[in-house]
Amino acid sequence: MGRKFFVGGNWKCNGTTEEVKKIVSTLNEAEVPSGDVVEVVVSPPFVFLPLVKSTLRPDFHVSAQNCWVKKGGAYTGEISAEMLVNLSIPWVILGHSERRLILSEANEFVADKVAYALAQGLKVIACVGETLEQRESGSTMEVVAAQTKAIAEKVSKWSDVVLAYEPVWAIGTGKVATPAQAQEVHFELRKWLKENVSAEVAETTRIIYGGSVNGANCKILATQPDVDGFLVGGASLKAEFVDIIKSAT
Ligand SMILES: O=C(COP(=O)(O)O)NO
Repeated sequence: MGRKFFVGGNWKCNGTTEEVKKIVSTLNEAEVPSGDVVEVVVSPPFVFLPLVKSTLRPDFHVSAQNCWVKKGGAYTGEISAEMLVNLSIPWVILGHSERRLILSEANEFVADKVAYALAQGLKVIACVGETLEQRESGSTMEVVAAQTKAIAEKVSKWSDVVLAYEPVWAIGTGKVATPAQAQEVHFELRKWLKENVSAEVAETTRIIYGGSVNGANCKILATQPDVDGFLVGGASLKAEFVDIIKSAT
């Protein structure tokens, strides 16, 4: 299979300078598998990017949680992809469900953000996922495929993309997807990539799971053949994030 395990930590809108320093210190002291086994990317709020970038261990990497859809300018409050490049921040999370639902980021808008970020040389964690209503109505794959299609049509460099399946009903709820639920969607996503992009992209693209992952449930999820890692929210702010990193096989 050969896909390097990927563990992302999405800190969301959390932290103070002291709390961030404590998290970084815990991560810097952790004994974890080598960078040949697992790729670790932590994503603090924008205001802490320079602090984390300058103090985090060199085998871990830093991501922004979003960036603007085009070159910077008169877009009050936005952060441009160019600014992230200028700060040597290599990764950006795009299309998180909290931005899709709270800030009404549509599939095409997310896809345009992915295109622009890749064009600036950033690597992208692109998020997809269905709501509880969509799952209960049986439209999970229809929704996730549409989100993925919009992104796929704009991807110029698949080797710089990690796809994150994050069922909205599992985010922040403690209701983690079962291994079978995660594997089913990841399998279908990889099948979609094979049928609509290429066999090579399907085989090499990491598809990671997010939604109430913690130190206890990560191991069984990590054994699923099409689960290539995690995008962790709440637990990434705690010492158990190290246990999740260790679940890399
Ligand atoms: O949104 C998430 C997952 O959050 P939780 O782990 O807190 O469910 N990742 O981006």
